[in-house]
Amino acid sequence: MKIIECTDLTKTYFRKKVLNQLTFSIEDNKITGLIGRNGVGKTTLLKIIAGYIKQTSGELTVFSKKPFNSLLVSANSIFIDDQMSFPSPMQLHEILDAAGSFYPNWDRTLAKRLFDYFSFDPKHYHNKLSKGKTSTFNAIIGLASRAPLTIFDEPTTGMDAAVRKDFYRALLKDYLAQPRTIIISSHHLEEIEDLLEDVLLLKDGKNHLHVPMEELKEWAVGLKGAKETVIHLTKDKEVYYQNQIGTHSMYAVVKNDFSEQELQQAKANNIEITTVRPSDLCVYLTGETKRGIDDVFLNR
Ligand SMILES: Nc1ncnc2c1ncn2[C@@H]1O[C@H](COP(=O)(O)OP(=O)(O)OP(=O)(O)O)[C@@H](O)[C@H]1O
Repeated sequence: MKIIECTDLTKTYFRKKVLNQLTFSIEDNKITGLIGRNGVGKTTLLKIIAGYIKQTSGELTVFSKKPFNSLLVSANSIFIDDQMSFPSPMQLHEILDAAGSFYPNWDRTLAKRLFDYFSFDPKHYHNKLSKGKTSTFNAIIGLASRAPLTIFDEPTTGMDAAVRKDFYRALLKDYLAQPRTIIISSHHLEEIEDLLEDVLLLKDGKNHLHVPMEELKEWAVGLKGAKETVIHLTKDKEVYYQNQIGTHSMYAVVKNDFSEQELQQAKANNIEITTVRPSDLCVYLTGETKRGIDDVFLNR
């Protein structure tokens, strides 16, 4: 069943088009990673899905309803980011109690266990927490809410590596125990690639790619070897990235639509063929140029 259906969604801030006729749908009980460069519109999209803001044009439904001002959507979804604020007089244990009475699927035991595991003081105040602790506390709310649609916008901001790892492990374990629709936006795809089932990659306000993670892992290959040979082998291919190594060698990342014969020919010509990590591929796919930062230093 489709939980989110989005057709030709456009969001304009003043005269700037951030989302531009974006079309995609998300099925229930999947973990989708929302990936894209800084400022591409991830938070904007997630806020529209959560019903916090309205689109400029286009259609978006969540649980078959328009999310803006929808009680059904707000009761069945949660939006976690580092901007979450709570009334300042409330202590952490009071916030957990309040969340427990708001979210119908709230898992009190999970909330308490995570709270203790991450060594929170029940009498502490939310606005006095450090950056990493704030994200951790908000993530606990997101997990324990067990909302049918759980949205994490950059949930690990400020968390140290160990906490990030623990959080993603907790997320996976709880998702397996209680599958639900989860969307995570993150700049650290390498940390979540084993968690995600689908990846939605935004570029220029559009859906650049929306594929299962397994497909993304096979989407491209890297070719490394003599420059002329690499150029020859990739001349009719979709090239996502190329980088000259020294004077005579080159590394190129291209769409993986080579025939077995072409691959054999490449190997026979001493071309090294490698897999491309999804996190690197996403960087190449969303880059402005095929050489990346090297372009800045070209012909100086
Ligand atoms: N309330 C607003 N008013 C005007 N412009 C805004 C507003 N919110 C966001 N923008 C602009 O919209 C664009 C997209 O912002 P958004 O926060 O959605 O991107 P993002 O992909 O989440 O970025 P990041 O990865 O850096 O968090 C940016 O250029 C931003 O400056």
